[in-house]
Amino acid sequence: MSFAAGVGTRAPASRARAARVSALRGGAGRGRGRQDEPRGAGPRVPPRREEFRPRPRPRPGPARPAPRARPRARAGHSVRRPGPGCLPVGSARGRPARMQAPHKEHLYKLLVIGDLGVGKTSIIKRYVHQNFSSHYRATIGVDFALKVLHWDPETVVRLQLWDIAGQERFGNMTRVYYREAMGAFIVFDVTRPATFEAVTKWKNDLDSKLSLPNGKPVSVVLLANKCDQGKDVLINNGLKMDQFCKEHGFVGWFETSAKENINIDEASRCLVKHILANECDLMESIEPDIVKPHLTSPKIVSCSSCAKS
Ligand SMILES: Nc1nc2c(ncn2[C@@H]2O[C@H](COP(=O)(O)OP(=O)(O)OP(=O)(O)O)[C@@H](O)[C@H]2O)c(=O)[nH]1
Repeated sequence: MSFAAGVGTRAPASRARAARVSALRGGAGRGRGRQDEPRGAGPRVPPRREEFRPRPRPRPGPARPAPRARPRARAGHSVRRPGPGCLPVGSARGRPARMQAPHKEHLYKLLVIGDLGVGKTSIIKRYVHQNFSSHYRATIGVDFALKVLHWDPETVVRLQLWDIAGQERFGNMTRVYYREAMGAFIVFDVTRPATFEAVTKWKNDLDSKLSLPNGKPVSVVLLANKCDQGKDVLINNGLKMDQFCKEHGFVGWFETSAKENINIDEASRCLVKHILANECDLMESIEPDIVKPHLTSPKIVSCSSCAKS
């Protein structure tokens, strides 16, 4: 039996029987879907036969395109994307599309290195989470934190901070941890001269394993931490420290205290400023993919193997 036959129909005999029962009961038409019927005998309008019409099924059509993923930046790369309030041309509201300044995002991997217990984790904690603990727990391997800087109204800088355990000093793993970093802090403890002596070793290790795509060393800022301890004999001669930084290729140095929150923001701004400048240099050094006609002089070939042919 088809489904159509069973919907909205009832045998006339059973209907008459139901009406008789209803009349005998003197009922008020209780029952499902029967309240519009006149009570007792009388001319009856046959119930409308409802036709079963299957619902139109959605036709298989071309799959809707998946929503486009937002552009994401890899460490050391930047993306430009339109501002969030940017309306498309000819929007539903009929207003012309608003023009907004392009939004620039940078993601930089930064290393924080230095001897055991100099305060690397504490500096990151202070910078990212605004807290400090005097409890010491040695880092094992590497730890990460993310800091977002609203550099200017059009620029956001995301810093991926890699807190590398002091015990990793010159180990094989540092080569892996250093990969693709754009800058570094080298930290020493002003109360322990040995940690300052290790600074040059950390710097040499870094320079031997990491460089920018143009071959230049990455920017490094030197942090003389725990300056709240008052034992700044090592760095009370600022001129000597300036000289030291120049000789060893640091872009700057700061007396810091994770405990008292001294100079951590300033040191970071200094490092980011140098990284941004380096990135500008890198962009300029990349030749655009355009063939320039050299009408007068032959093309100078910079690749040594090509020059031989
Ligand atoms: N007084 C003072 N103590 C600090 C400061 N920064 C860190 N400390 C203390 O120094 C100890 C070591 O700090 P950490 O931040 O764990 O040092 P770390 O360099 O990360 O150590 P590793 O993970 O072993 O490499 C902790 O007890 C901190 O509380 C500071 O600025 N001033």
